[in-house]
Amino acid sequence: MKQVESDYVLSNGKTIPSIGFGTWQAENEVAKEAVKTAILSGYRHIDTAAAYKNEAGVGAGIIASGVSRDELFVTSKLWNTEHSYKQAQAAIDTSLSELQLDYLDLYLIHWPNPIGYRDHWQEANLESWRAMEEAVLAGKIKSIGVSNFYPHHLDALLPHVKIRPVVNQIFLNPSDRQQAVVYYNQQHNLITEAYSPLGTGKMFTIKELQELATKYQRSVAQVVLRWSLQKGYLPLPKSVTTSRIKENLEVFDFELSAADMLIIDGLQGVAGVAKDPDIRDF
Ligand SMILES: NC(=O)C1=CN([C@@H]2O[C@H](COP(=O)(O)OP(=O)(O)OC[C@H]3O[C@@H](n4cnc5c(N)ncnc54)[C@H](OP(=O)(O)O)[C@@H]3O)[C@@H](O)[C@H]2O)C=CC1
Ligand SMILES: O=C1CO[C@H](CO)[C@@H](O)[C@@H]1O
Repeated sequence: MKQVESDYVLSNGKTIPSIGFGTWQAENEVAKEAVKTAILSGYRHIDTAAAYKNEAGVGAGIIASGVSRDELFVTSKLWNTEHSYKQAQAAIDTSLSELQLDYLDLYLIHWPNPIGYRDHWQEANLESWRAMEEAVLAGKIKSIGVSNFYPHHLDALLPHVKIRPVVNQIFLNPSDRQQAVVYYNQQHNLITEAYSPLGTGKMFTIKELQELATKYQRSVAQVVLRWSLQKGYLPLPKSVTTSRIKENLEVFDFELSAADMLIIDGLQGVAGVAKDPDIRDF
């Protein structure tokens, strides 16, 4: 069967490829090679962040791939030290400059409530959002969204926005299914992007997943990514290893049964859980 990566449709009508290539913990030179390999392997969606300190490498990898900009979907994120209006404006320009891009497809507030803003995070997010909305109107960003937001963070933001968020990117794999956030996202037309879809590498020794991998003649990574897609999530697997980069995209030509999806649903806690954004110490 032919491998076809499908797109999801965002609430603003734009499309987003249903798997994104993660780049955390890849330094510039490594990120450049990995991103180039990923794009040449068929990925069209790249996820980075100012905090990863590799936007320059990611941008160089995009250029090295030779694939035209309009075929790609590139995301970056506003880091915790840059909340509020003026800082966010500058952070957007810095990300564009590091990436050597004229525009970002998606820009996210990385965390809703970082240290330094704890007594006024609602206002800080609204100010950052205003800068992000202006960047959309200026053509610097196509779509905007959030990451690590719980429902109460979105409740404080949504009534005040002119341009609605289109995604919420959260820690999401069988180990922590984040059902309250996923349900909220669905109710508010937010695509749920699943970060650490492989548990940052911790999913591979789980017996049930190994058994399913054998059953489907696939790798554990492919089984877990397939679970994520069948849930309607948008997984962001990261790898700097050519064979794994390719393997992680080869998930569009098989399907897990409903019974096997339930087995994976039952793996709660096997590989860590999400960090609470209101108490995480940064
Ligand atoms: N918004 C946020 O707060 C966050 C966003 N993210 C985003 O999500 C992305 C993915 O999450 P991340 O935590 O990096 O980790 P993942 O869950 O994607 O796991 C990556 C790890 O698994 C290994 N791996 C990848 N594919 C395979 C495979 N097929 N077989 C065996 N091992 C494999 C990688 O090794 P190797 O690279 O050596 O091949 C790496 O060690 C990030 O890179 C980032 O873009 C992540 C964390 C937080
Ligand atoms: O995306 C992420 C990975 O890197 C960051 C810090 O190093 C994390 O805090 C963040 O959530």
